[in-house]
Amino acid sequence: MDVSDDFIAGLPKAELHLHIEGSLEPELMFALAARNRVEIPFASVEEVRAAYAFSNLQDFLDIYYQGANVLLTVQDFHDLAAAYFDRAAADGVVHAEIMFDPQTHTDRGIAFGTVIDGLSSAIHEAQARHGMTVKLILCFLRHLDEDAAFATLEAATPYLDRITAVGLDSSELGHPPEKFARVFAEARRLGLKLVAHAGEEGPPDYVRQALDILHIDRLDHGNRSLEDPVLTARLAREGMTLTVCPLSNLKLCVVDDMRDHPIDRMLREGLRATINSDDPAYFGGYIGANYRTAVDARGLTRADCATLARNSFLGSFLPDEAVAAHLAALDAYIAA
Ligand SMILES: Nc1ncnc2[nH]cnc12
Ligand SMILES: [Zn+2]
Repeated sequence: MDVSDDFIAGLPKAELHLHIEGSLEPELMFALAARNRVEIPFASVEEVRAAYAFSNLQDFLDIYYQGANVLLTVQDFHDLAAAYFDRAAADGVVHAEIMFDPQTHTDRGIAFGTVIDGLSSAIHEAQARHGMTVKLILCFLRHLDEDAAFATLEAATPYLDRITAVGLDSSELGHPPEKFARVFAEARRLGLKLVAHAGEEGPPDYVRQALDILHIDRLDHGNRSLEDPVLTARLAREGMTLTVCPLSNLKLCVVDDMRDHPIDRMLREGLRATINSDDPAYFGGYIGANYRTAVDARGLTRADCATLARNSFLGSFLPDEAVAAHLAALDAYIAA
């Protein structure tokens, strides 16, 4: 049976790898620039989109951090997140665990509370409007030092009841997980879950460090783990969830062609892989488009899509009862 767009959109799924700053569409960037009287180096939405041609992660990050300059107020962060939740709901997302980069904002003089209050009000709205549940992941920027990460964790202290996990993102090469060993240990002591980007551009050894030194609960990307059969077998054996992002991988040249994407190989190797959108405004599509491209390029079946959706709930930080309820709804959808 073919895998239609309607089947993909109706498939109940969780999104586990989404940077909220990466959901800033050019139209909203322009609207916020005008509202806040912030200069941006683009004359039109078309010019912004034309600038989204990247040859690696750093190329993208330079433009992504610049885009975030238009975000100033509680309302801005609310509007950003509300737009994402509406799009995610239309793509069948019933639960989202979204990342935010506080240092991108606090380093510009925006208070931590401004960021999290705006996100929180959009989260409450998404729960009411879409019945969606949402968890927040605070990411440390790995190109900055560990002291800066500690200062960010300190700034987050009054808001820890709203934060589920910490993560590690930004420029991977040259910034191995071990650089953040102490701050991850402290986050664990505070009761937070731990995730980290590893094996996107970095070597398998960075994935090993994320496992053995950071003690992560979930691995973001992880593509380059496949270069090491021992590591791959270990990830499968330990049931580690990988948050894979096909359109991101193409746009950032982690794969040269979508036809070379390893998503089906990951499933065959027994990895608990999931499909996610990473930075959808920059990479050409939300989670539904990521499923679509994986299906088209790699011939995934409806059963594969169901496995990926199942993995998204199993890899979430939801309590067991909520996971069981989502899996039952997924089974009912597949059986219908
Ligand atoms: N794909 C990615 N890798 C690392 N840091 C990021 N920040 C936003 N998107 C990212
Ligand atoms: Zn990411």
